Amino acid sequence: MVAHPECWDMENEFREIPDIQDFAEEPFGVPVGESDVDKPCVRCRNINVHYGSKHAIRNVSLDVRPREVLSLIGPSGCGKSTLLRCLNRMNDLIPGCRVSGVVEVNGSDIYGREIDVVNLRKQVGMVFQKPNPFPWSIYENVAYGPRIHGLVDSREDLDRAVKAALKRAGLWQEVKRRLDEPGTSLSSGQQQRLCIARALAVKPTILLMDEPCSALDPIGAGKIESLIEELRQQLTIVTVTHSVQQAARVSQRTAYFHFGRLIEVGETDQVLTHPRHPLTEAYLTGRIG
Ligand SMILES: Nc1ncnc2c1ncn2[C@@H]1O[C@H](COP(=O)(O)OP(=O)(O)OP(=O)(O)O)[C@@H](O)[C@H]1O
Repeated sequence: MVAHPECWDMENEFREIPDIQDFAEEPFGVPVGESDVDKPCVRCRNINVHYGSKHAIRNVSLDVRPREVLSLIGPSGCGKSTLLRCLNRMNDLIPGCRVSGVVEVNGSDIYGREIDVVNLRKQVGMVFQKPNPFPWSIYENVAYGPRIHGLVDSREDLDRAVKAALKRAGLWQEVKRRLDEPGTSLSSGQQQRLCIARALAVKPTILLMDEPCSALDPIGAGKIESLIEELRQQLTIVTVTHSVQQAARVSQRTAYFHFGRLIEVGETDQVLTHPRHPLTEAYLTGRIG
């Protein structure tokens, strides 16, 4: 055990920082994220995720407020992406992955028997680290969702839906004269905005973003960050990031994870500048990488 610095003398249980490895297997009492969120649009309770014998998420409870950006941060392998995938059942697609606990989205238990997973993923869209446009035209990438979900009645409706989604993703001006060109002909940053347009085209209420900027250059990343800020006017966004600076720029609240546990969650300013838990402090100061 390491002596606890005086500045942490906030609560008795935090007076000492155990060796980081002690946290790997031992349960310990940490504040969970169910505290002060009134009418959350996502409510997770006691989530556990196993990949075979690997216990990747440990008893996580976390709420997400409507129209906030919530950043999930923490060291590599702490379970950020795994937790994100719980929110639209993308983990269902991974062989050997078992999820237990409750996840409610807009009041519905998404692991309930009657849930239509295709409809759930329409409501809770996802954008991945590496832009992954379909091998089709720019237009067809965006048109696919509204078409398969039956959201449009005519070609004119579809054209309007495609244009609206590309505008919301901040891409319309750049692609309006090249809608028939392959999505893959765009730059990486544009491809990522195309993937965002594809997700937006089916009118989700929640967007999950798994390190959406990490494959992009600073200009492309900056555009995605600005877009996140704009989209928050209408959507809830949960994003995974390795960049504390990005969490500070884009999110209202931040959750810090460690070895599959939620260590603390709160207003981004508070978590990043006055963390309550020594592990969060250790991560932010580079003692855990
Ligand atoms: N498909 C899988 N099969 C087996 N184990 C997995 C799988 N996906 C993730 N894991 C394990 O689960 C744990 C959490 O992984 P996860 O990718 O969620 O963490 P992360 O915090 O998002 O990591 P990173 O920041 O490196 O992307 C890790 O130990 C990882 O090795």
